[in-house]
This record gives sequence, structure tokens and C-alpha cells, in this order.
Amino acid sequence: MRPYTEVAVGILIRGDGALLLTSRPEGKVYAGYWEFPGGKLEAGESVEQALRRELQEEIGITIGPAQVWKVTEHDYPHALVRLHWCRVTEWSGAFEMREAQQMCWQHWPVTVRPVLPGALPVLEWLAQERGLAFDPEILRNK
Ligand SMILES: Nc1nc2c([nH]c(=O)n2[C@H]2C[C@H](O)[C@@H](COP(=O)(O)OP(=O)(O)OP(=O)(O)O)O2)c(=O)[nH]1
Repeated sequence: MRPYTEVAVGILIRGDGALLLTSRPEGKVYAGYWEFPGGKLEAGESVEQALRRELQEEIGITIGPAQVWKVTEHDYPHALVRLHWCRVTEWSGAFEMREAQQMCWQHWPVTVRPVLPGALPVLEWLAQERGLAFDPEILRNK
């Protein structure tokens, strides 16, 4: 069986309920797709540690406490990933896209696309929590 790539992902939720999405930088698989910020765990790291490091490295902020909310899996051609989703409502520092990504605060309905397929289940749960009708399929394509 293919080994899992463990990934820590942050769902940053602003006081007004908006969610932070970032675009995948050039040179990575799925470049230009929208995703939640995060990245792969390094050896010996907890999910929270990896998320704190990735968000510092990639978007310049320092997150407060982060606890795993959901765990999902996605089988991509490039990797079998296990995504550890953390909701984050506290952070400090100024946003700075250090990999030339774009960032976007999104209210419902989410308008950016395409969104990484591995992020769609979580968007569906977030919409359900708010009692919103949401068809994740429309976010798959440009
Ligand atoms: N950050 C993030 N990754 C996601 C999401 N949904 C999803 O399927 N993934 C997948 C895509 C990638 O296969 C994997 C994340 O790996 P990555 O290559 O972006 O991570 P990284 O920043 O550590 O990359 P690198 O150092 O190897 O360049 O998780 C999401 O919403 N956010």
C-alpha cells in the first residue's frame, strides 16, 4: 500500500465568519488551485507544530491554539494524503504571502475556483454547520 503523506491544514476563521483561502504557488502540483493554508508534517512534529511552522513560513502569521477538528483522506495521483484539519480563530502578525501565493477571505457562497478536491468535504461540513445549501462540485473546475 502507498504510504500516507500527513498534512496539517488550517481553517482560519475571522471574527465576521470569513474563511482564509490561499492559492497554490507555481511549481507545486495543482498550481493555481485554491486551498486552505498548511503543509506536510516533518519527522517528529505534531499536527499543531507543523501547522504553526507552515503558516509562519508561508503566510507570515503565528497561530494561537489549534486542535484537530476532522481528519480526511484523499487519493491523488501524486500522493495518498491524510489531512488533519484544525480550526484556528486566534493568530498574530501581518499576512505576508511568502511564496507569491494569493490570499482571499471568503464568505458564503465561496466564489474562488478551482478548489483542491481534497478540501471539498470540509467546505461541505462548514456549510452544513451554517445551515447553507452547498454543492461542492461547482468548485472543482475553473
Ligand atoms: N495545504 C493544503 N493541502 C491540501 C489541501 N487539500 C488537499 O488535498 N491538500 C493536499 C495537497 C498536497 O498533496 C498536500 C499538501 O502538500 P504540499 O505539497 O502543499 O505541502 P508543503 O507546503 O509541505 O509542500 P513542499 O514543502 O513539499 O513544497 O495536501 C488544502 O486545503 N490545503
